[in-house]
Amino acid sequence: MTPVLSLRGATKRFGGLVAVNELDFDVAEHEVLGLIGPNGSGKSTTLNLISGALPPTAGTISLRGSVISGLPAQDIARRGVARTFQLVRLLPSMTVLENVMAGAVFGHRRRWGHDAEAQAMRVLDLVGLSRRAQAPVGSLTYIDTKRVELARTLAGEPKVLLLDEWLAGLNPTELEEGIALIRRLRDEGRTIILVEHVMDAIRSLCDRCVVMSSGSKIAEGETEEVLNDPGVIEAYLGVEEPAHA
Ligand SMILES: Nc1ncnc2c1ncn2[C@@H]1O[C@H](COP(=O)(O)OP(=O)(O)OP(=O)(O)O)[C@@H](O)[C@H]1O
Repeated sequence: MTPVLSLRGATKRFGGLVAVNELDFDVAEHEVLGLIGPNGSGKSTTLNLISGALPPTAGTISLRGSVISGLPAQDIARRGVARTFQLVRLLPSMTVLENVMAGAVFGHRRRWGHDAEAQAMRVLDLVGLSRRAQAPVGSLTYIDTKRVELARTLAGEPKVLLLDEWLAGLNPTELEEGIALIRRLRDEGRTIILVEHVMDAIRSLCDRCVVMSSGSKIAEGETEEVLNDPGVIEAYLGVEEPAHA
């Protein structure tokens, strides 16, 4: 079966720095793929290549067999790739509902008027925020702004959802809620790439992982196997402060 998303030789250079180096991987339909690696290993840049925020220097990225690399970001979004950002990006002067409706209007499946509103209410219900629909975004707690951003991406009915450290900055209780929410999306059969440093989340949510280090893929496979790989452990430990320093 054709993968939903394929990267072949995807490369991004910033001057002399190779941030992403000839990266190959596939994401199957209904799969939750973890994209992990130490800080600076190229994960966010990879999401930027997939979403079209940055053009690759070399290589191709395909969505259901059609090449999307090189297309403008809005065209890639329209074809069904949606993402959240490390720093939440919402329209602060608008309500929760209006922000999420914007996702329905500009997403993969364009909806207008009542249809967009009904879709926005459906996804707000899914993320547990329907009671705050009329609240100004500026009045929300941090986790609720994250829920709004997630709802906005879901409102466009993406084929592939890219979550860039969506769980970062949550307290332990919020983290449990956040993991449960992503699990609900997984159980609905969504196709997700999860960039995440929270290993409990990776363990409990991801079928498979791709591990990056210094821009290159150093491991790929079933999550537990990959996390026990000595090369992966070394890549992570290599950037940590020595315990007895
Ligand atoms: N726009 C840019 N211009 C120049 N260098 C960049 C740019 N974006 C990223 N880089 C560099 O590319 C490398 C990979 O960065 P990237 O943000 O993709 O890593 P990451 O794995 O997402 O890190 P983190 O886990 O800290 O978010 C880093 O060395 C970074 O400094």
